[in-house]
Amino acid sequence: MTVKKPGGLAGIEAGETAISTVGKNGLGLTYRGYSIEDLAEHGSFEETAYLLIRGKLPNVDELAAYRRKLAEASQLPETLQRILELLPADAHPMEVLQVGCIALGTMEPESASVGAADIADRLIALTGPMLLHWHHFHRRAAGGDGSVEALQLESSASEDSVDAKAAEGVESEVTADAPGSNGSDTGEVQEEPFDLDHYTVASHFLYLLHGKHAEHLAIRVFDVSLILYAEHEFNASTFAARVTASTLSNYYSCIATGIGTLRGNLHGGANEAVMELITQFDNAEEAEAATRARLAAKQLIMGFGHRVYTVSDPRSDIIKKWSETLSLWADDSQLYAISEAVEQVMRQEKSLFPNLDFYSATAYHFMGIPTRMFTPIFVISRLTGWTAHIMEQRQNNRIIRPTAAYVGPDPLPWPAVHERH
Ligand SMILES: CC(=O)SCCNC(=O)CCNC(=O)[C@H](O)C(C)(C)COP(=O)(O)OP(=O)(O)OC[C@H]1O[C@@H](n2cnc3c(N)ncnc32)[C@H](O)[C@@H]1OP(=O)(O)O
Ligand SMILES: O=C([O-])CC(=O)C(=O)O
Repeated sequence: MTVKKPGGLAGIEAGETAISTVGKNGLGLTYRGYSIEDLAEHGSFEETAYLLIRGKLPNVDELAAYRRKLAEASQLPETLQRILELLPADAHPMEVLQVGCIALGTMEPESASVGAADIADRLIALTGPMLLHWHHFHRRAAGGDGSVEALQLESSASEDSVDAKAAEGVESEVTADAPGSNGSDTGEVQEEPFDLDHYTVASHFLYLLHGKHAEHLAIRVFDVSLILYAEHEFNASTFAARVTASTLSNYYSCIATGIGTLRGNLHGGANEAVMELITQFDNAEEAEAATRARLAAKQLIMGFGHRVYTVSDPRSDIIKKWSETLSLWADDSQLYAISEAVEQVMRQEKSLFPNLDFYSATAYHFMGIPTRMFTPIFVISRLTGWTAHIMEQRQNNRIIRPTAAYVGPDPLPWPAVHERH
């Protein structure tokens, strides 16, 4: 059994929430009372977003109206396109999203008539288009050679084994000149216009990435991943967003805080770190030996362990099954086996289980998604949880300001500047 180190607010109840339960006895993971298993099996990301932000599941008419609203909100304003184009090709995609978020806030500020829920919808619909506009703009600017390495946008390993089915034709589409209809806001060419009547956040993202309609399986798994990533109580990025909200700052600043906190490898950044790790191995045997060696050297293996869950992460079981299905679909016989080998060693050696980030990495990879988009996709989803928490914090606000135990020097005499060493 592992003994927890002190610090990090571990085990501290830092407030109340009615939004979700994480790892509570007999409750597992629930969003407003609904189990994650039911949400992932029967629900959609739009239903989940509505539930988290509006507090109830939408009925048929509400869901249709909500999808229409998101579809209409998915057109990137011209000014925002220009701003994104000014950002360097090798910028960190999470910083691109922070800039995009704050820039939108200057153009469409929060006001008495446009509140957090409406802005959340706008950001949910626009985050994918922002990321992909910047991505495609620089790929075209690179001269049409699809030089991903030069742009440092994808890990070379990810590029090598991108699913042939999903990625087929992507290079030529994204490097062509003329913009396509309705995908024009991302600057790439589409084979066929996107049908806004059938808009979902998942189908739109994959369409803008690949320049064509994705297969149903990819859309379904992407949608499930958005459901799984949507909300998780007082995780670091949500707590950070609540701290910002507690100072009475505006909604966009709370979200920018959340994005910056999610980026780190101990939190949302882990899904990219997982991909970088497992693509170093050629087969399961190599993965097993390397994992043992890393553990012996006291290194962390990303995608394992959790602050709250002690036995398993219920989201991991769900995404693992989908990752396996996608590995067969993508005809990739190596990466899933490599992942399972790492998992087996972690269970044997450390009694640690995979968290959501571990098998999400391969699921996204098998869909042909570049590694450096994994954590930005987490943002699209977590916007819903962040928003629910920002609204909850505002409803019953008191500034979040704990105290610290002082461990610094005792009072010192003031030294004149010429006396200092
Ligand atoms: C969607 C999400 O954000 S899920 C989290 C994604 N993050 C990761 O996957 C990063 C890897 N995991 C970790 O670093 C941690 O497990 C965290 C950050 C998730 C949780 O951190 P904590 O609750 O502080 O765990 P803590 O550090 O106390 O772990 C207990 C012991 O298990 C070890 N351990 C925990 N996770 C791992 C890991 N992934 N690899 C190796 N050892 C680990 C720790 O080193 C520690 O051992 P020690 O007592 O010998 O020092
Ligand atoms: O709860 C946490 O600490 C991290 C996590 O799994 C999440 O934010 O989804």
